[in-house]
Amino acid sequence: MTLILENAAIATVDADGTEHRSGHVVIDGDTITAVGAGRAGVAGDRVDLTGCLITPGLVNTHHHLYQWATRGLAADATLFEWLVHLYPIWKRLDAGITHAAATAGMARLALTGCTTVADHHYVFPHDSGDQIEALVAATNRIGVRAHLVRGSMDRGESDGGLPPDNLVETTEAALIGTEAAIHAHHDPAPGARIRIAAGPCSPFTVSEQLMRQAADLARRTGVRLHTHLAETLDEEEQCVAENGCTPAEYADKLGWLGDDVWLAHTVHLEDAAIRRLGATRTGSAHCPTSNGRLGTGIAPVRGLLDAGAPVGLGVDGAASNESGGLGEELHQALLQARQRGGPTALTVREALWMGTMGGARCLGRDGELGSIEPGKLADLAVWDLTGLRYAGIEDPVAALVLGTTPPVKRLLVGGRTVVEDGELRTDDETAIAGELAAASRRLR
Ligand SMILES: Nc1nc2[nH]c(O)nc2c(=O)[nH]1
Repeated sequence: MTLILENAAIATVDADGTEHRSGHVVIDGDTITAVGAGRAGVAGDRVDLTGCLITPGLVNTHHHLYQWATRGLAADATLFEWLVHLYPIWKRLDAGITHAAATAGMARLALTGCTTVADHHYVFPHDSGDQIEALVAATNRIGVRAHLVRGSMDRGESDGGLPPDNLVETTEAALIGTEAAIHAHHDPAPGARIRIAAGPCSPFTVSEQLMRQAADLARRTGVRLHTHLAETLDEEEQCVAENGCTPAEYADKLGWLGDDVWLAHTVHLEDAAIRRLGATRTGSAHCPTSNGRLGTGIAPVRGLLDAGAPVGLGVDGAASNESGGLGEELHQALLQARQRGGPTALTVREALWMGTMGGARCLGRDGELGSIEPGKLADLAVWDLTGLRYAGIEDPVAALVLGTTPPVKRLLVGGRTVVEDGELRTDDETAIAGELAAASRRLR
């Protein structure tokens, strides 16, 4: 079946930044087969999108979907205080709660223009069931594309870590669990809807041994690597005291910089570290709202982009970004970059690039995702700019980035409609909300 989206403004985010004031995108099956100005000269199912903007679907490079069930807690805390408050609650997590939270979180992401979700799941209480399977089931229910990071923590309080001892796994269990997730769910094929990555949580929750062995495992099995790094000054202080080096130098020493690695946050980086991330093509998942909520600082996005490092956007867990929407991270990224570096620090189109192609690069999918070009997967967001909030704005990309997130007229993942006219089409939003409320009550 050929689907033709037409009469819309299009920001392709291709290498030349090609845009059309009124154009078409042709989709055959799961693939884009044509894009251009004016109407398409082929037959097919035509959708008139007058007044809309088509962009690549947004790519969320960092999330903790289970946290959708623990929003609004430790509202005025630092990261370490917030984690210490939440760990005992997360200790009661099980596969059912993870499924409900992940389904709701992915629904919210889809409704805000996101087609690909990287979820970092690092809490595996004893007897909590198969949480990775629960995340896969939620992904299939909503119909987005997912990079599920099998996270881990093996460094409890008695080893100088932050989490309580009863919340961490042994190093061996963490590695076995990661390898099992890869074997069960990782799809290396082009067009994959589910991939797995290896993700020891953060320097203050993970042993050096697990960091090294997880990197070996990932490289042996051909999956990507992800962790939190350089998020707060507290982390930096602890890292310097324990290892005599900054978190970025520590990651470098452990073999954790490279084009198969993307790091969440990277707020506190010295100039040398920025250059090193650029030279090694290590990705950064920039999470501006969460960084603001936790007051961690403003990431050096301009410097990272100039150094050649891939930078994508992330919502982060909804316990530190209660909105859980990805569209608004374009806006927040722009504001924070300009607060740090002045009015020329980031353009609206660079913000869109980070939310699409930058994210695709972080996940190693830039050959398939992140831009609207023939041969790429038909993962598209159609933004409705016809309402009171946007009508008459000259530049649709500026409307998307500078305004609040517009309604999603249509969201396609591999050519399949996930959202239409601002409503989820793959599942029932009211039922998902009910399941989430029950799961949140049970957890708390
Ligand atoms: N924003 C967050 N930072 C973290 N560090 C860590 O170890 N866990 C987290 C987290 O859940 N969110």
